Amino acid sequence: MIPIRPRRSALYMPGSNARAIEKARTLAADVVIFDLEDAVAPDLKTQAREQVCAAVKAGGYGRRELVIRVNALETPWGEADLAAAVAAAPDAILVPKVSSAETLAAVGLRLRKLGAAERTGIWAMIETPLAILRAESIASAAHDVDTRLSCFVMGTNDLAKDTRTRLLPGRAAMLPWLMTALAAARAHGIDILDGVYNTLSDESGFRAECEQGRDCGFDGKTLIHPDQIAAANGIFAPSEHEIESARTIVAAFEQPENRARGAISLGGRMVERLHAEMARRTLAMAEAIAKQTT
Ligand SMILES: CC(C)(COP(=O)(O)OP(=O)(O)OC[C@H]1O[C@@H](n2cnc3c(N)ncnc32)[C@H](O)[C@@H]1OP(=O)(O)O)[C@@H](O)C(=O)NCCC(=O)NCCSC(=O)C[C@H](O)C(=O)O
Ligand SMILES: [Mg+2]
Repeated sequence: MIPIRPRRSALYMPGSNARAIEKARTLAADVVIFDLEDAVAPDLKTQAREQVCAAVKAGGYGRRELVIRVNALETPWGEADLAAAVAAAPDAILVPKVSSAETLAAVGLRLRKLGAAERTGIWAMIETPLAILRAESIASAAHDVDTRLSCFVMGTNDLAKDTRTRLLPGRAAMLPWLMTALAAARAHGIDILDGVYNTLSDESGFRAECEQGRDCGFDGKTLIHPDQIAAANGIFAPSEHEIESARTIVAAFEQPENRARGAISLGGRMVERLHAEMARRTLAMAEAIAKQTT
């Protein structure tokens, strides 16, 4: 089984915001995304790069996964961002506005030339119309070891901008694209995180969107404010009921009379071996979450 890493909550922060960078050392987010791209004004790009890379090198973020979002290679800052990020050796470098597998191949080549640490993976923002149309081909880059691709991140703000789709409750227009990207990620064995929810004051709307993302199959949600962390952590974690039910399913298939059976009847439901496999994943995720202490 692929090792399980909880990615329920991935908090963005502008790389130019020293207070946010410091505060993230104590926040309960599973992933911290230091942004050098859209949240940083052009005049502050260099300062933000230095500040972020110094923070990642200094550490102190405990179990949190550290991700640096660089500017695209074709921008004036892309090359320097990538070189500095590689030197800081975060858990992953997040590449924005990926629209083809070739972009990831080019980034992979740069990483090799720069002597990137093995531990540093590549995550791809899926946020352009072309990325949706080519989602399967982009996700298939995960099989090329040089690309190091391990996670998709939905960029619903850019997607809304480029398509002129409105971000409305329920996301009816966005759902086919979310699910296309999700199917592509799953087909090639990588994780995928849902987009951000912009209305900080609307807690119930945020919770509803987290629940929708969870039910669609996302591993977690990208966030813009510390106040969003607790809800995302709760909603994307297996519930007590799911854990109990998973234990029951696993135990049932371990009974001698069921060992050779493909399907059994349990609590009025048909349960197959694929459900036992899902149950074992639920238990492994619950255990990984329980192990997190900081
Ligand atoms: C949205 C914000 C600008 C709001 O900032 P502010 O008004 O300062 O918030 P508060 O006063 O409520 O802050 C309270 C304390 O929390 C800290 N804080 C705030 N936000 C963060 C954060 N993201 N990470 C860490 N800490 C944070 C403040 O410093 C306060 O601390 P203290 O002084 O101790 O009280 C702001 O929240 C913000 O900048 N959010 C992130 C914006 C961002 O990174 N955007 C880029 C990614 S979104 C995106 O583009 C996705 C994708 O590409 C797409 O296309 O969709
Ligand atoms: Mg974006």
